[in-house]
Amino acid sequence: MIKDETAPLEAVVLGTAMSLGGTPDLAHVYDPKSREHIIDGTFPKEEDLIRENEAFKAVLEKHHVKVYRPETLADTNQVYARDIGMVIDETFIMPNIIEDREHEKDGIAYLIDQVSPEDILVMPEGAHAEGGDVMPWKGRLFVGYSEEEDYQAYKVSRTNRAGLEFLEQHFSNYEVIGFELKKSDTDAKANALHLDCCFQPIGRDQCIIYKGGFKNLSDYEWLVAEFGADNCIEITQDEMYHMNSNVFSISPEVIVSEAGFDRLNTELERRGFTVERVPYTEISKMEGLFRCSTLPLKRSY
Ligand SMILES: NC(=[NH2+])NCCC[C@H](N)C(=O)O
Repeated sequence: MIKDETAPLEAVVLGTAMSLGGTPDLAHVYDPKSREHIIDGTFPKEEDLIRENEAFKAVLEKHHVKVYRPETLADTNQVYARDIGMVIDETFIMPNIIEDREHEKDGIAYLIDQVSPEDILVMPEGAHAEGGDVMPWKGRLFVGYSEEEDYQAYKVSRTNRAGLEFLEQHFSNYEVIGFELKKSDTDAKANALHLDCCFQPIGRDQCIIYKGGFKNLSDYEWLVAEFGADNCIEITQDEMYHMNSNVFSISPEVIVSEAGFDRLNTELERRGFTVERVPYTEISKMEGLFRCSTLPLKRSY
């Protein structure tokens, strides 16, 4: 059961950096930050990614979370488990994701086999959504998406209107609210790859938000009004680039965050959160962080 972003976590799939397949060539890159690091010769090494990823696993286990791993596929980047599936209520949704990453789904097939068939929902052709864009929160379903023109134009546009409408049809118990995101295939500072790259609810009624990630100012303003300005931690463009909105909630009280996010971590502690600091800078080079690395299966209510 998953109804929100922060209830006490019981079970999760954590992506793996094993058998990454080395540095991709520019023809096979699908986000601007990886691209930047390939060009600069600073694309992360598998051993460093594994070290960071295992440190995250240790923190999850310290908090008694059952951690499942994808089956390791040869030469496949499986770090960001978030995007390849999603759980809403009791339903496991198998979405259509960017073609370059379709194959990653094979790694969690063994887990999906354990879900009873009536709880599996397969997205029809033409509807696209990735888990990083989808967030249930207090009876609402927040969805980052692109309208057709952007969806066709950018590789980093991953959720389309048909995906949004599919969720609307199947989760009529939620009010589905779509936010168009700002996209760039070449400039990571001008790109909100997924909704969780510019926004995430935390705690019971707070959020982290980056104004510039929203294509329409009115969406950002709506969220700030909804949460209340005092309950929003606003982050800068640089903080967005370093993925400050992509922390991960183990519970309403405990948040996993990057060891070097000084301003954010201090602010979270000031607000009463327990911050579990994990070094994750190498993983951030591929335009994802903690939330992106996880696919929550069960939170307790
Ligand atoms: N939920 C997320 N924000 N995931 C990040 C995925 C990053 C990955 N490089 C991609 O482009 O697909």
